[in-house]
Amino acid sequence: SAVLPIATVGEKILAQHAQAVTVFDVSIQSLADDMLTTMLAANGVGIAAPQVFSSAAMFIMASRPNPRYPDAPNMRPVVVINPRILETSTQMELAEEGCLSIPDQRVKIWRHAQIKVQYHDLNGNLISDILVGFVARIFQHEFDHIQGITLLERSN
Ligand SMILES: O=C(NO)N[C@@H](Cc1ccccc1)C(=O)O
Ligand SMILES: [Zn+2]
Repeated sequence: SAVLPIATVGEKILAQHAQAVTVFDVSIQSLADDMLTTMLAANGVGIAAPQVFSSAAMFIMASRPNPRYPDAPNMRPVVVINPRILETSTQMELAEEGCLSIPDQRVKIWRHAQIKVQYHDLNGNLISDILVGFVARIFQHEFDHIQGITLLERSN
């Protein structure tokens, strides 16, 4: 697996809508592997394909305590393909977020406290889940990237 270059804000790929994944083959598996390696090298807790110059509707959520987020909950990395947000709570939470494409910045962002999501896993299986707290926040942040939205368009 490789550490890939990360697009920084201003790169047009970050403003594009990513394309749905239709073939669950070795190329998507190796992209997911490289995204995880790239995210870990940057002490990230999530990363979306457009950030590594691939306009695919795919991201990784991998919260764990690290120097950038010492209080982050521990979870096994999850590969999310063709994400959908089916339901959102009215309750919102405000917290600071960073973005690997906007180095050395933290922005306070309102996010839904709880979301019902649906996505495909690397084998093409359809997964439904309900997310809360920091993991729900990461999902919403990465989902924005798939729509070509970054923190700068959301900051209050
Ligand atoms: O830039 C990304 N992902 O796109 N990575 C962010 C993910 C993130 C999302 C929400 C709250 C905190 C952190 C990071 O700092 O690891
Ligand atoms: Zn980001």
